[in-house]
Amino acid sequence: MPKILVIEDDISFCKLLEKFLIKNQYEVSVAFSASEARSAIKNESFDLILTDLRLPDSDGIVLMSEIKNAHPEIPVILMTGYSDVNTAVKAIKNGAADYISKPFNPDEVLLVITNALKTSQIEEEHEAPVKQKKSVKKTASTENEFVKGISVASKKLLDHIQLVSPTDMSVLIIGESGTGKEIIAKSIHQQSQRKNNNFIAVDCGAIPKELAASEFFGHLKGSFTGAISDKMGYFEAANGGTLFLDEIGNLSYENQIQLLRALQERKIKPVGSNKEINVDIRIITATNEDLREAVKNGDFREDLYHRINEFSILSPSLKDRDEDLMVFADYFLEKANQQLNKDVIGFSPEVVSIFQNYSWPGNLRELQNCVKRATLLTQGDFIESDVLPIEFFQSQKQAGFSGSFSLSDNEKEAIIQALNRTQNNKSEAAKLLKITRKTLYNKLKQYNID
Ligand SMILES: Nc1ncnc2c1ncn2[C@@H]1O[C@H](COP(=O)(O)OP(=O)(O)OP(=O)(O)O)[C@@H](O)[C@H]1O
Repeated sequence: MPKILVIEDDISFCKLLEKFLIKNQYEVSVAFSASEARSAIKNESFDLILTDLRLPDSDGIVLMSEIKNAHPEIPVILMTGYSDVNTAVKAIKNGAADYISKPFNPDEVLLVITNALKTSQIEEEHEAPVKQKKSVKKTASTENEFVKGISVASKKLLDHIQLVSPTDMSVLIIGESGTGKEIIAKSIHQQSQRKNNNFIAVDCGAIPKELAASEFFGHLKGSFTGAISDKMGYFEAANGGTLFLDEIGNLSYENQIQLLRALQERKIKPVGSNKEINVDIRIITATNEDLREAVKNGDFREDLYHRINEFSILSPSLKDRDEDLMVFADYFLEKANQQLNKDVIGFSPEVVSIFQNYSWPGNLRELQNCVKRATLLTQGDFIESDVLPIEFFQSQKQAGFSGSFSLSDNEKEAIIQALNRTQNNKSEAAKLLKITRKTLYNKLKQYNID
């Protein structure tokens, strides 16, 4: 019977989850804080850990990094609130097996757990003959693989990554959301001399201004209300390795000053402590806004800008790397097949052409999500157009903007497409359009559609 550790400070929710998992044939231990979890992990062995993202005495991501360093073989699943999803996505890149956002339904929990256990079992089987090499990164899955691409923009990107990786220069990665800035940062880390130490990714946009100092530099127990035990900050967690600060432009002015000081002095002082700690980290930052403009407007400190921008790398938008589109689509299909246990072979010519004519405002992230969803829905060997979301069938002018259903020109066309794709099944068409059946009937009347 697989054994699960549930780390969750909401006691009643924790108990409910415990009961549910036991009923579904799992052995369960619970911990209400990070310190309880640490001692449980020391004393017992677990097949899987399910942890809340926000714990009273630690951040779930820092705790997860600790667990992954000591026990890389145990899959860790993060439980997040809806608004934490961005952070959770980042956590996956730091080694979490998966995340699940609350409130979740029971089937979803079971599915995520079964998948994570299955993946770790497959990895173990692959690694079995070379057990002594356990700390070596897994190669059996496509997880975290950096796909190189074949376009001119990709070649330039690769050249820059290769040039800057072995140095200790601070790198600023600039590009639209979803273009792969984080994976570029990770690739730089993996090709650097720091690769055997931690890569810690932090979403600066997700940290409240008042908590930033404690998140970055840690705190001592009792240093402020709510600091119920000592906490290690991101700088210390990344010591010897790389600290990746995403959405750096979102830091408040005060936090920018604190960050600048730490970067200049390479020393940090946890909140409430008098002792300085030396830190040896490489800084990589990312932004999807024009920081030079922010400097001009007085929103971003010029001295900090120069410090983080010893070298800048442009992460190209998907629309500027046409030749890469299907390279990535194939890679995401392979990844989706692995994650979903499917065996879809490829894309129909119609889908390839639809993909090539779409503007991909959400870049590689949107492509990945679209392929994963389509893979799940596909029953045959190839992904066909009927499993693509409605955005792809709206006029190109609309597609890539909001995909807004409320624009009436677009609306009529979208309804007709939806009806065609569902062989006139009104319930299915309404589902596809994400409106109620009643609204659909009203709209059919409004546009005189039979
Ligand atoms: N070169 C690549 N190889 C493989 N996967 C990639 C590559 N580039 C991007 N991806 C995938 O695309 C998705 C988006 O990438 P990522 O999160 O790095 O983008 P981002 O620019 O950091 O986004 P944001 O600005 O919103 O944080 C991720 O799932 C990532 O794994």
